[in-house]
Amino acid sequence: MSNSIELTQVSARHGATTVLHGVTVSIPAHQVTAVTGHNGSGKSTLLGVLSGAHPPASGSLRRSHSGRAALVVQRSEVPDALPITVRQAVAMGRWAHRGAWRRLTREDRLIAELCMDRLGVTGLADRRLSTLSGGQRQRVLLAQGLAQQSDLLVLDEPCTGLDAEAKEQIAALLAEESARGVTVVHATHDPEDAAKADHHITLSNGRLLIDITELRVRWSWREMRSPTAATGRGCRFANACQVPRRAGGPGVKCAARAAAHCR
Ligand SMILES: Nc1ncnc2c1ncn2[C@@H]1O[C@H](COP(=O)(O)OP(=O)(O)OP(=O)(O)O)[C@@H](O)[C@H]1O
Repeated sequence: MSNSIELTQVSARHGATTVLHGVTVSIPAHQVTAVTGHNGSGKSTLLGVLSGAHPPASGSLRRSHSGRAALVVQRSEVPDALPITVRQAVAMGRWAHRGAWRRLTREDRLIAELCMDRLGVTGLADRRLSTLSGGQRQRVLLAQGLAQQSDLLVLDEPCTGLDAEAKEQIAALLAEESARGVTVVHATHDPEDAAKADHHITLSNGRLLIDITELRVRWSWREMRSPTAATGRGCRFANACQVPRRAGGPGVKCAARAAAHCR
């Protein structure tokens, strides 16, 4: 298994605050990687680093993919009042190839139509982006990400606000993309979404807590024994408990103990 991106001891900051601390992780090429962790654990920042949008403050980053990553950000970060139609929004994905506001070719428009079709938003093509529901807009942003035809697709919580059927469709679509040779990384709060990925990493307070690529489980027992109720989020290890049990191998023993910790 080759790696698309290798991070070694990477730290990242927002202003003066360091929010990622010495993260060392390999993102496997042509596979789907899920990034989990509680709110504020650093998922979006890590996605920014992986996509090249957020330069690391220290550490090294090696990429083997070509071209620019397609980064699809959270729904809430898209201006509500952007006065463009769905078709225009998806076609903007082609700017990655043509340049912003440049005239698009027939091929660009065809690719945009195909991406709208894949995300089931063709019927919304002439609607203003600002008039869509949250889930519809989420699909449009995904279509825009696909239209970039990058070999690295980085998605920040792509299933937030989607119903169960739509989540299944997105998971299938991400699997299709990885089968086509695209490296996919997505952040999620949903353990079921994470379990569908080929590779699963979990962040805690800006540090890598768990990496299921090689069935390595990296958490400190001291941290495990700390009172989870104090976080106010239920069990911090909920994701960790599920993945190693499913994955089998060396993680199982740890996972069983983590599961006991959750009960
Ligand atoms: N633009 C910013 N300026 C200052 N601090 C920021 C900024 N963006 C994020 N942070 C801080 O960085 C830390 C990590 O944030 P990040 O958005 O990466 O976490 P996250 O795991 O994606 O969270 P969530 O699940 O809530 O989306 C948090 O403490 C957050 O407050």
